[in-house]
Amino acid sequence: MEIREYNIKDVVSFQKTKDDFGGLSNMAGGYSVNINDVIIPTVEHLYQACKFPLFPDIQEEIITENSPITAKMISRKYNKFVRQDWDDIRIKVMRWVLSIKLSQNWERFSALLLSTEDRPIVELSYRDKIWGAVENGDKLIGVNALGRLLMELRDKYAKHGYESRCIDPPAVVGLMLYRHEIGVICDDVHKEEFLISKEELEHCD
Ligand SMILES: Nc1nc(O)c(N)c(N[C@@H]2O[C@H](COP(=O)(O)O)[C@@H](O)[C@H]2O)n1
Repeated sequence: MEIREYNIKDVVSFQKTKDDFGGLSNMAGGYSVNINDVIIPTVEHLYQACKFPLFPDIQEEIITENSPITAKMISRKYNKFVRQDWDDIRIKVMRWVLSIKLSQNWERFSALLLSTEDRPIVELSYRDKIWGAVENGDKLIGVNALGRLLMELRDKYAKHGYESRCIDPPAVVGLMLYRHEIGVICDDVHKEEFLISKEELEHCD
């Protein structure tokens, strides 16, 4: 993804979770998710845990930590155990993580995304020019990968009221939580329906 430049006055930016648009941050509380019956406090915890598919103990240390920023620091501590292909797959994983956040917190998160109207969404950062963008005079400069993925969600789903209740896993090998592969993730009602139709399909073979 290439670097972009935004005019500060045009954008919706967020940095701290207490900001007006702080709910857009992966660290925002109140948007917990459920993956294979494991309740995960924020999608930052989920994203960080995905770095360690072969290390359930590290995943547990991350997921059971209350603070998302500390969860991220725990992940840093285990840098040498991060899956080797992480840099190649992290955008796909982040897109999936955000889709899960929207699917499982539809009312609140779609309303927040829609409240940004058609403005560029930018994660304001002091130094991270990949996930966010950095202030430079009246501009914000960076790849702003997180903001761009949020705009994608807003424009593809929230704007059309397209509430997706089952989310496919990203196309990456070995996405695991606590030794179990992460497959399609549905909310409780749709999980039943999904499992029944999957079973029916299997019997057709
Ligand atoms: N703590 C923090 N400070 C910043 O300045 C940031 N831009 C972020 N960004 C978030 O960190 C997550 C990515 O973590 P990795 O560096 O890939 O481990 C992601 O949620 C960003 O939004 N965090």
